[in-house]
Amino acid sequence: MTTAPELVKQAKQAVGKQAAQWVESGMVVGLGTGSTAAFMIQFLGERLQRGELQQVRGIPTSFQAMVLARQAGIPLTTLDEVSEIDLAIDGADEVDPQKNLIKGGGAAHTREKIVDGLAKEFIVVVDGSKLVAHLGSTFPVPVEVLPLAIVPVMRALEQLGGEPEIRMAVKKDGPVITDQGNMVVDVKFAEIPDPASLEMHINNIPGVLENGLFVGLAGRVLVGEVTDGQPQVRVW
Ligand SMILES: O=C(CO)[C@H](O)[C@H](O)COP(=O)(O)O
Repeated sequence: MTTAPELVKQAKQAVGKQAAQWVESGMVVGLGTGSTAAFMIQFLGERLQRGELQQVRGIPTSFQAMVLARQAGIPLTTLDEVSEIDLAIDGADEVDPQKNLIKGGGAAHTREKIVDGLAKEFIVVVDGSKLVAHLGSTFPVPVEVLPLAIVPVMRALEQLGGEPEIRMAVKKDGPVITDQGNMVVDVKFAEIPDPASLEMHINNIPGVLENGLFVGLAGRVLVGEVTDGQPQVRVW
């Protein structure tokens, strides 16, 4: 019998594949982080290997994306070397009706916001479970924090009405450490009536590097769902 996680995987695969189809020869592509973006990287690599695309260069948003891109044979570049990013394709943890996002489930939101935000278009790839009526209803807001400032930052996050919790590693004792060597605090808010204002207030706390609220950045959103055993992708 097909399990729910298997259906989610099929949905992620379907959106990853479709997003990879939208890459054109010559493009500089922001490569997102997470399991859905990983499928896109895999399919993009397959298109390159088949010779369907030429002169595509990727800019990874994390160590994970860099490793996957290398394995897939996607040539990489950096922000220093390009004048623009044509397309960024990345996952999300929540998407609201205004296409505002929470990202950072993979602790990569700082680099993701830089790369996704610089792209001429940022395409979001998600399975249907990520669509929410209000940001913060299923997922806390991830905040990357310089370790030396962790205590005052957590106090300041409480003053903003949040419940901060340091993200702990799973296969390591102690906290998750980001690709930049910092810590991640996940902040639960009872409600987020104004995501743009909260994004700004969190980033104004000294010691905060970046938070996972992505407001007004998303272009098209690809939503994967499995209906009657068939993966479907709708473009929103
Ligand atoms: O923001 C992210 C990483 O920082 C991911 O894009 C987000 O967590 C979604 O991941 P997945 O596609 O595995 O559900």
